[in-house]
Amino acid sequence: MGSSLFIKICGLSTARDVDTAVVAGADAVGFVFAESPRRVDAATARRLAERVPGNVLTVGVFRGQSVAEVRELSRAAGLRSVQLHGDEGPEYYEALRPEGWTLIRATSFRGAALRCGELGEDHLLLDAPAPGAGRPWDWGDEAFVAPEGSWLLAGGLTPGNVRAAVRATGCWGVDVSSGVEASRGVKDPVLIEEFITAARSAAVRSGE
Ligand SMILES: O=C(O)c1ccccc1NCC(=O)[C@H](O)[C@H](O)COP(=O)(O)O
Repeated sequence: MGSSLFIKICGLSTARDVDTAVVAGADAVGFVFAESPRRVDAATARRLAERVPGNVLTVGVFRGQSVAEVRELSRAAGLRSVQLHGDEGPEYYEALRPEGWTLIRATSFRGAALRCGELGEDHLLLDAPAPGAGRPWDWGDEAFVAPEGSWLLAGGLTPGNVRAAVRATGCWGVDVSSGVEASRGVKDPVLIEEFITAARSAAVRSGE
């Protein structure tokens, strides 16, 4: 992972788009198991995850699903990470910890400072209140307090705004879905490449 920006491309459902993201330099690819037009089944996610080299994280995305369901689907798909969009408490993270997966807690900024790891997660993802809708939120507002630790910015990012967003927030990583789509649920390989190039060009995080 090194010291460069961590880039995750989410909501993938075809081999073409997985390959595009990997070749373009994504650090993580996401498969949605939550209710969504991007939802894939475990067999599809496994087939796609098998194309991904070991240095790229394969992430299952869930919302409001039980620990048992998260476990079953992620094991069946052979994933290495789970991203949880519900209001799960620390016991949820504790229950998943023995699986050895990288745990990502997805939430939205509600005015109070957040700290990565406070519920037992490895990374924190700050998203819009409606995940996967392509809507940006007020990360540039002076009321926003960036979390401590390894946190990813998500919500309405595009090839056109990601560079400014990274520089404004000093985030550790970025996550995108709608901003690299030609239409809802259908990825555009050119936009995936453009997004990764633009995000990499931001490249300046505090401390570097
Ligand atoms: O993609 C969905 O439809 C979805 C549904 C339920 C929970 C999470 C979902 N997606 C998560 C993501 O794709 C990203 O974490 C993030 O929300 C980026 O979305 P976007 O604003 O579309 O770039």
